[in-house]
Amino acid sequence: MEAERKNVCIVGGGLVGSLCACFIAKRGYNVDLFEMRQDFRADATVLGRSINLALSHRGLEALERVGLREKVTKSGIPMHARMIHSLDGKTRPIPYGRTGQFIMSVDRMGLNGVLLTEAESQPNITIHFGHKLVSCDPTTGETVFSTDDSTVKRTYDLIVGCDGAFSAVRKSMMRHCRFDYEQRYIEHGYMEIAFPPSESGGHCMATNYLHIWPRNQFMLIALPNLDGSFTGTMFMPFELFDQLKSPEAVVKFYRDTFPDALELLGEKTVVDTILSLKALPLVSIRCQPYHLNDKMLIIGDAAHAMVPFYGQGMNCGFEDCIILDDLMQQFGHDFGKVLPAFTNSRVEDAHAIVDLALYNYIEMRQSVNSVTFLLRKKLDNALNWLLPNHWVPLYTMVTFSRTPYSRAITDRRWQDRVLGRLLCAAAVAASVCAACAAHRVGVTRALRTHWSQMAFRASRMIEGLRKA
Ligand SMILES: Cc1cc2nc3c(=O)[nH]c(=O)nc-3n(C[C@H](O)[C@H](O)[C@H](O)COP(=O)(O)OP(=O)(O)OC[C@H]3O[C@@H](n4cnc5c(N)ncnc54)[C@H](O)[C@@H]3O)c2cc1C
Ligand SMILES: COc1ccc2c(c1)CN(c1nc(C(=O)N(C)c3cc(Cl)c(F)cc3C(=O)O)c(Cl)s1)C2
Repeated sequence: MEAERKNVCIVGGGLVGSLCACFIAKRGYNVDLFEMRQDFRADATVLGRSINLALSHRGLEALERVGLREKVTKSGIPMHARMIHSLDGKTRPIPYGRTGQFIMSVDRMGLNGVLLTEAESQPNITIHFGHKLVSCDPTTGETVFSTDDSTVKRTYDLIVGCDGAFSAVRKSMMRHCRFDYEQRYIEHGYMEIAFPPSESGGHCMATNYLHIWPRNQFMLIALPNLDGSFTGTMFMPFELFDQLKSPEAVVKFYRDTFPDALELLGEKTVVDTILSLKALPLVSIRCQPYHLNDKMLIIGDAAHAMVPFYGQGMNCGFEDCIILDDLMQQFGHDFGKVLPAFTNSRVEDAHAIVDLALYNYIEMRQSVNSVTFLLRKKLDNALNWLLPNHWVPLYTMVTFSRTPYSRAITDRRWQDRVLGRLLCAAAVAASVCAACAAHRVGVTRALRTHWSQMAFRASRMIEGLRKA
């Protein structure tokens, strides 16, 4: 059957669904894109609330394929480095790589709007806002959508679930096959907080940076917006959010933990934000298969929702679209081949990045503060400078390449082994030197104790670094 005769249903007009519609339509299929929310593109309140995300290589490559890379990047802000904010108010930049290697801060609703408008402009795409999928049948391709005042039933040759972490399409798949599914809510919640522009209307902090306040149990990050503001995101245990119940408690917490951010935000913003908003949950989802028969597929967060501690959820979902497109190129209209091939080629890598993001959350919570975060990144960058083709930091493979996520992790495990041996050797050498120095110069007992303490501390610090 020719493409023109095949009808494809895409459930979810979020970031991945609206991009997927552009890919599928370019192949000639008739696309119906269903979104349960109303069209927010004209809604000033939605557009006014700037929530941003980090767009990197995988996502940029997908946008390139549908001719949207320039349109999206011209309304984004490049971030060339992280800016680490220490408790003493000092800031230190850590570049993402060589010059020219940067990630983009983009507005979430602005990006979604661009993708929906591009999809809408295609003659073979129809967008149905206010339509919520209530059921679908992976054998017949039948779908049932509910609107405010009616029910819409349609049958399709292919149903693509891009309906996010709590996907209705995935739920229907679970009832029709041996479906492996696990989800995990982490103990941290997140809350956005707006850094206003400075009096002059510019950015209140250095513009082209991803600002981070790493505090082990808590973390604040901030990405720049075009209007001179920053959107901050606080990550803290729910039990801590629950303790911040009075203006005094809120101000004290910020003064103790993020003093420089408090100056920029102002006490009123911090108090109003934390006392009026509710911290939101973060969930991690691993499941398989991603397809059923030749009728149904899930991509994006519907397939692999992840905690945001690698900035890869959207980038991974956008890369799903590239992989699906390549398989349609390879197998043509034979969805009976395309869909199983998608599961076979994507599950391992999607699970890898879901696990990596979770691991990074745990690592950052346990051992990352300004010092270790700084040292590990500088060590990574130094070894990359020394051995550019052999030592590619994990975040570089993840963020600045399309290296399969699973391969990036096996490479990292090798790096950890090498680094571990290097650092242990350095610790032993440091201790031996200290002992020899103490012995050779015949220093008094007090100094000898001091040296051995120094040696012990050096080895402990190096051990801590190895773990970081
Ligand atoms: C705090 C935070 C920070 C993040 N930062 C980054 C980052 O820096 N970089 C990055 O790459 N990713 C980031 N992410 C992840 C990113 O937001 C998600 O991976 C991405 O939004 C997934 O897109 P999606 O289209 O698959 O799902 P969603 O964005 O959830 O969209 C799903 C759409 O489906 C619709 N829908 C749901 N159910 C139905 C139904 N039954 N019928 C019809 N429509 C339905 C919803 O209304 C929605 O529009 C972050 C996430 C969080 C929480
Ligand atoms: C809008 O809300 C959010 C929330 C979290 C993130 C983002 C946007 C964007 N994020 C990115 N993370 C990386 C990364 O690889 N790592 C290891 C990092 C992980 C953390 Cl948690 C961090 F704070 C810095 C880095 C870093 O290296 O800069 C990028 Cl590269 S971009 C995380």
